[in-house]
Amino acid sequence: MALVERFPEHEQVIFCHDPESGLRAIIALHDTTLGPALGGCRMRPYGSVEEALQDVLRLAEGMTYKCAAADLDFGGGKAVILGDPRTDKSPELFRALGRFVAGLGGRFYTGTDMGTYPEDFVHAAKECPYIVGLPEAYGGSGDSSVPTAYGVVMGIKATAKRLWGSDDLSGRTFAVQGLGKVGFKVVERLWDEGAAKVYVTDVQPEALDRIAQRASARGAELEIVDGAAIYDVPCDVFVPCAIGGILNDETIPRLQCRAVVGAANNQLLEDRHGDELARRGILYAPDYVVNAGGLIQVADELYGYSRERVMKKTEAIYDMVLAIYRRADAEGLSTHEAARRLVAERIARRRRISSIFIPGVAPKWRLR
Ligand SMILES: NC(=O)C1=CN([C@@H]2O[C@H](COP(=O)(O)OP(=O)(O)OC[C@H]3O[C@@H](n4cnc5c(N)ncnc54)[C@H](O)[C@@H]3O)[C@@H](O)[C@H]2O)C=CC1
Ligand SMILES: O=C(O)CCC(=O)C(=O)O
Repeated sequence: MALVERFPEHEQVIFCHDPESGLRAIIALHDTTLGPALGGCRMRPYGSVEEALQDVLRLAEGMTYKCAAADLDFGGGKAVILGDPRTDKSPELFRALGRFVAGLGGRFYTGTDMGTYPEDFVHAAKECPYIVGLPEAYGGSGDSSVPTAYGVVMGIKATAKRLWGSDDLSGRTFAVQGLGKVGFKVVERLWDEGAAKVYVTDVQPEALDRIAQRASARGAELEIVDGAAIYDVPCDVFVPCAIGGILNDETIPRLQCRAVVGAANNQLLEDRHGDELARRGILYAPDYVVNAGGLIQVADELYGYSRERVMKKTEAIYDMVLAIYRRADAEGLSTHEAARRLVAERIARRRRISSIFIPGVAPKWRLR
């Protein structure tokens, strides 16, 4: 299929290559109706440029929905760097990325995602003013995974309320996939909420050691399971906090949970997998609704950061998730489809008011 047919809905896609630093990256801007695109930058050892392209296109689209669901004045965009975050990072690589982002003149703001940390973007920020989520010592709001993890737990509590009539998580069991910046914090919060047991998995042994140490320090119930076995664990809620596409034809029939609520972007391999979960009676909290905490934080930086405001807005994820469940029930839709309609309506409403003429904007050709 011709490349251009692969992103019929995206506004702009930029392939970035800097041989000096070794940077190979792709930036995708999906929709800027609500405002400039905002989305993190992922670093992964992609198997091919095709794979990276597929990822960034889906991630950028998800950001459009995430911004709309969180009622933020930003559009959807994302960047991916092709490389191994453990071996291929350098200051020059991130400076080169910063120059490509600067070249977009404010159409795209970026910061951390999977495989990248606030410290990486200190280098990018030397070349570019459109960087968010810098460490606090550099004037940023710091680790955005803190509100992300909080929002995920708000989504889990709303889901518990819907399923069991109470958002008390004590005595409940969870299976968490991925123990990185977000997953680790989610597990800690679940223990704080009284979780009976948390099953975990990660592809990095160090991540498993870290959580095992934390569990023994707290005297908390933890069981480490092997890679793909996480899909087979009987539990109340499955919490994906690693890669996307993990809800698919192979995994859904194996799930033994009542709900899926997690941080990972693009959990559904295809939209139809949202319907499949509904058909099997598994309640799915759309990923871009529950994982908006980090986005809410970095967006807030652009208005003069207030941590209190960020946590308050993130707490509202609870009400948003319940509103989506109500709409799904009322209209006989999957939760995925209910969320999609809600955000499409928000974007359409805003598109209409942006047709109002603003005199301050200079015409392209001088009027006589
Ligand atoms: N950091 C943030 O604030 C936000 C993150 N997200 C999404 O949440 C997910 C996790 O993000 P972070 O925690 O920031 O990433 P991270 O890079 O800090 O952690 C990801 C963890 O998942 C593990 N992992 C990778 N593949 C795996 C697999 N197949 N099975 C089990 N574990 C695996 C990695 O070893 C790592 O420990 C990503 O999908 C990201 O896009 C979404 C919104 C905001
Ligand atoms: O969390 C961030 O730092 C940026 C937001 C983002 O990229 C995301 O929500 O996926």
